[in-house]
Amino acid sequence: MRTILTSGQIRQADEYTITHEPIASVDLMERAARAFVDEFAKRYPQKKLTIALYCGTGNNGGDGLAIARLLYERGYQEVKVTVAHFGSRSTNDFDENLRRLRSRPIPLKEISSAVEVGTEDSDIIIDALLGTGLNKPISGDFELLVKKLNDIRKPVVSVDIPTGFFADEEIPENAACIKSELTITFQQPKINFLLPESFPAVKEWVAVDIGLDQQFIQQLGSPYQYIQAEDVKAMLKKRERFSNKGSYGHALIVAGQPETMGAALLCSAACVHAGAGLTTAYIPQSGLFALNSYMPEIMAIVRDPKSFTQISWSKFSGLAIGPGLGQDDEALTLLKLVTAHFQKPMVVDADALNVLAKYKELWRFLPKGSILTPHMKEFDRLFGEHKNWRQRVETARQWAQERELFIVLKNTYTIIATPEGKVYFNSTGNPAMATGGMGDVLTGVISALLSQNYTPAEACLAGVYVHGLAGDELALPDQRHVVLPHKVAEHVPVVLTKLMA
Ligand SMILES: NC(=O)C1=CN([C@@H]2O[C@H](COP(=O)(O)OP(=O)(O)OC[C@H]3O[C@@H](n4cnc5c(N)ncnc54)[C@H](O)[C@@H]3O)[C@@H](O)[C@H]2O)[C@H](O)CC1
Ligand SMILES: [K+]
Repeated sequence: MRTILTSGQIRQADEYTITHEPIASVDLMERAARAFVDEFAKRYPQKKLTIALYCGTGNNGGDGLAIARLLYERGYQEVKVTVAHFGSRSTNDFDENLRRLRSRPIPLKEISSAVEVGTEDSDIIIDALLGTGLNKPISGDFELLVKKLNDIRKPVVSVDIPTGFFADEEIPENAACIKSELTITFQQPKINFLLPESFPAVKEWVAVDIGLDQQFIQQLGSPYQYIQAEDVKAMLKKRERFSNKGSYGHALIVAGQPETMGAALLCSAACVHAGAGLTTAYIPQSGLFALNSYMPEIMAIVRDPKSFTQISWSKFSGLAIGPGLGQDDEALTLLKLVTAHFQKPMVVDADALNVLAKYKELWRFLPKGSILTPHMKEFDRLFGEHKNWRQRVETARQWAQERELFIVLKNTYTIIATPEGKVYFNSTGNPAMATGGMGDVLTGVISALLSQNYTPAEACLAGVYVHGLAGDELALPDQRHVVLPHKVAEHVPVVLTKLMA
């Protein structure tokens, strides 16, 4: 896991590293600037580029000055620097880097008002005006300068954070900020980079390591974590040589209506592909023909009222309810039936979540450790309207803790809130996956893992990661065209094989 800290915690880690490594703060700044330049040079190898750096007078500006010097040393000779003296006192490391810069033949302009900035004809702009020190929305000269830089419509690469962008707090409405093409951020992504409101300020980000003390970072106990391949690799269990289908559990998928049978098929098929020993779909009679011809590996129980009393619930080791289920009386009956008889953690998705939103008294019957997998609209139906995703993250965190459930809020970086109060952001997945049926596949994958005896935490974390990775591998290079959900389901074994290699 990569721990995600708030700006305040980053500052603490910064200070701890300076004292305990030990390293002079100006040398840490040099290390950060070098990491930035390494990444910049990979992305923009053309040494003839004309580059305009805009620096504030805090440490973000200090980074900018060091970056200008290091770029020049790397052979980027067309670098020029503008320093904005807009009121705040300069930091010592800024002063030291200004002194170092002055000894190089790099054009330097110091301004005290945004009006002094004329037209900008450089190929690329590097934004080092403000970073994590931001404490209120920018106004006055900063706002005017940011507007001017955005209006130039040249690619902007931001140092650490786009100027004016709030890294981890709720972003105030209409707060002005730089719209960056790329943000090269230090050590870890900032929380808001992982939420939709970061667009268009953060079109793309990359985190570069600056060697802050890892032990100290862990000990800060941040609830926010970013899921990496190694985490999932450590969870996955290989099939044993002398195992049989009984070793991998039996999943029951309660899903589908005559008009939405596809959801039941996709979910059940994904469950088969993700390795459940047996998968049974609990569907209406009208879906039987489709099910048997779509995938003969899936078994069925026909969903007539007689069946309600005949199911032997204890033989199932995993269960999902919701995809394409509808929200009529039958759906309510089924949710009541399932929560009354199935005592293990289950996956609650789609229409079952909408039923749950209408009949709040059912909450208390959900087995502890169950997994709710809402998309944004289902989430708001369950928990009320939210103005932004930052609020949703906190709501998910509180509810998951209070109700001892897992909440998987689907998004580009799917958010998983746990009963322990942790919030994980998934690092796989892409816009090509934004299409109907993709959530049904995710539910199938998670239920398959539950039925194979993975813990609910493992099922959520590995399930979202594997599902997203399958989508990443199948997407066309620009990730802007659709990937079909059934193909994602079929690709799950390939991804699992690679992760277990
Ligand atoms: N550990 C790391 O990640 C490292 C980060 N570095 C860089 O340092 C900046 C943070 O620097 P800091 O001096 O704390 O703040 P800023 O440069 O972002 O801001 C300067 C100053 O501006 C004032 N300010 C805040 N909000 C506003 C506003 N709305 N309008 C005007 N002025 C404002 C406030 O007083 C700030 O103190 C981090 O982003 C990295 O780039 C280190 O170089 C290496 C280690
Ligand atoms: K910046």
